[in-house]
Amino acid sequence: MIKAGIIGSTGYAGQELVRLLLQHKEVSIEWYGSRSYIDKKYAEVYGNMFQLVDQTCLDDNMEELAEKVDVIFTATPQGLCASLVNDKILSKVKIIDLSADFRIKDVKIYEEWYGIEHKSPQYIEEAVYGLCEINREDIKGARLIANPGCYTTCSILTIYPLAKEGLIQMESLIVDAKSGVSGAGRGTKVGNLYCEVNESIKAYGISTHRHTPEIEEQLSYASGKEVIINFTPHLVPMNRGILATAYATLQKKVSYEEVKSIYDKYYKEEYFVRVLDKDAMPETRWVKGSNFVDINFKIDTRTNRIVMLGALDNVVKGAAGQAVQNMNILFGLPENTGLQLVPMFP
Ligand SMILES: NC(=O)C1=CN([C@@H]2O[C@H](COP(=O)(O)OP(=O)(O)OC[C@H]3O[C@@H](n4cnc5c(N)ncnc54)[C@H](OP(=O)(O)O)[C@@H]3O)[C@@H](O)[C@H]2O)C=CC1
Ligand SMILES: CC(=O)N[C@@H](CCC(=O)OP(=O)(O)O)C(=O)O
Repeated sequence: MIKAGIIGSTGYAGQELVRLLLQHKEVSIEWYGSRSYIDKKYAEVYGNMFQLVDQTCLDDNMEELAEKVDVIFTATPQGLCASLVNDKILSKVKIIDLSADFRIKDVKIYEEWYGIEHKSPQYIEEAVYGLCEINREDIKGARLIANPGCYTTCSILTIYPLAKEGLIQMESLIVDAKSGVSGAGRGTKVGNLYCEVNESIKAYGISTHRHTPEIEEQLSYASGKEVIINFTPHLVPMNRGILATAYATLQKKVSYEEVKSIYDKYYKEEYFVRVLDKDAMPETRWVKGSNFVDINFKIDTRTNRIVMLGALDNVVKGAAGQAVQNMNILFGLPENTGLQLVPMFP
């Protein structure tokens, strides 16, 4: 059995990790970490865990935890993992960080976009960006995984094949994405209260959202060019889900079949990426509760542009599901172990 500890188990991403790991036949959760609920029964924090989880929440002590478990998930705010990790810990245990601390290779860019000082830049280089479908081989031997963000996983997987194959003009790329409110976490914020969100939709973080450099960096690796994008996230009144719509000018005239064959080249063998049939467009409701990313595209011959769409569940493939997928790769398990989740509807 793989022994797992979760720092930040009481947040939305942490709760989803608990839900997934409880159903994972190779894992036992040894540590339910928390800051605000220490000594409280986990099932009192999350009623869905009643009679399923008997443990109480524990103080987050990464050094102590590293002695007890094989893998630590950090589902905590930006900066926390970087402030805790050290050589001793990394020599004993695998770390899968769901925050952005180790996602961006240039520490100056991280500090600029996140507005905080990076507390352990010495580990940025060795951390592997855990976008499983793209970086599988590097993930296998890693000690520290930077689990990608929710908007970023959706945007990058949607665009990646066409960026890699040089089919689109990268300087023309625009990503417009919508997220459910769970993406903002469980902490109370006025902007996320029911009356503020219900019956409304708004853009936020326009041209300043912290996921912009993460998407740019990964698409730069893919295309071999420095990519700069317009990225506009939106908040929509639903619990879960991200829909990313990306627009780009085509390098040349292409047919539906040519583009489809490129997506198939990258994703036909990928269990979690579903390239939909012609004219069936991704919808958040068809991936909810699952680790799937649904992708499709439409060529607009009138404008010589292509519209690429992707949908995923932000707390599953956008966070906890991808973290478990990374764990499976790290421990040599089939990637979909514990993740064969049928999407829930309605
Ligand atoms: N929600 C989402 O869809 C996604 C989230 N993520 C990332 O996952 C991480 C967690 O996000 P999310 O679950 O939404 O956030 P939440 O606000 O819901 O949860 C935060 C968690 O971190 C704990 N925590 C907060 N501050 C500290 C601290 N100083 N020391 C120890 N623990 C602390 C909280 O503990 P307590 O409850 O006890 O106060 C809670 O368990 C973030 O980095 C986020 O960017 C990534 C992709 C998607
Ligand atoms: C709706 C909402 O607020 N979403 C969050 C992104 C989700 C998240 O937690 O960010 P990471 O994926 O980088 O970890 C935001 O815009 O900051």
